[in-house]
Amino acid sequence: MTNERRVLVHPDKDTLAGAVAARFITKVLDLLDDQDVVHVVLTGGSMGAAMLEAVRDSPAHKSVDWARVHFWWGDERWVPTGHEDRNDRQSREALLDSLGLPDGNLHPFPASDSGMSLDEAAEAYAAELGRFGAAGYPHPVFDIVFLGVGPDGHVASLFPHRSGIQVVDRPVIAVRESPKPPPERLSLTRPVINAAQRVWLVLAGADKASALGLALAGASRDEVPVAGIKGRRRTVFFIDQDAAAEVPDSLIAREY
Ligand SMILES: O=C1O[C@H](COP(=O)(O)O)[C@@H](O)[C@H](O)[C@H]1O
Repeated sequence: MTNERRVLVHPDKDTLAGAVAARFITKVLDLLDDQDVVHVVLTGGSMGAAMLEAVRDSPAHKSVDWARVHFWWGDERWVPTGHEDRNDRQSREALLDSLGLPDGNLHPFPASDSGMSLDEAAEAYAAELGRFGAAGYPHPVFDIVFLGVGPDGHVASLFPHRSGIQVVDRPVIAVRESPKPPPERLSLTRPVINAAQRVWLVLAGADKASALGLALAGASRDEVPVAGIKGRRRTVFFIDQDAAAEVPDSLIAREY
């Protein structure tokens, strides 16, 4: 098995969401054959919700024992509980609310109405990650980390030419003056993401083509943060045709 990056191209956003959802359901079923619990990191952004809706709409999802799956988030916007900008709200509406999960299986970042400061919230999430530390890490070794990719190449809330993508001494950072609103956010750091068994990046649209092309051509993680992301076993870019415009043909595996 190689942990080289793979790029799988689908014709459009809907096909992409359906294909990733099917692969996710199959992978979770396989993992649950071999282990008690599966830890998954969800993403915000356009494809994060589309993929989860496709899971919800797939009859195959009923075969999964979701009570053995824990959900975390890669980043969160510092707004109140239930705010429409929160990534966890989007994930709950798209899928999680329909699964009837035990509360303990959901690990949302604290919200701005929690009574904590942004820095305290980062520490609280680090402590929550620590409760599930495994294999000597102060955080779970995630089975699957989903990431969206912004048009500027940001992943989670790790933005170009900001210090966040370089942080390796903490699992969680507080982000201020984010170039994308809202300005205050919380984010997992690169070492937590890259310790995952699998990182699945899901992105669609022509506005993502340039950042993706740069990342795969060897740009620095400072310039294009997604360039610094690599899972331990697998790193797969699930993309649509529009996002593939600047990916070298030699890297592409077409799934249609
Ligand atoms: O703000 C965020 O943006 C990225 C990418 O979002 P997209 O809508 O351009 O796909 C997302 O991955 C991240 O979780 C989110 O907080």
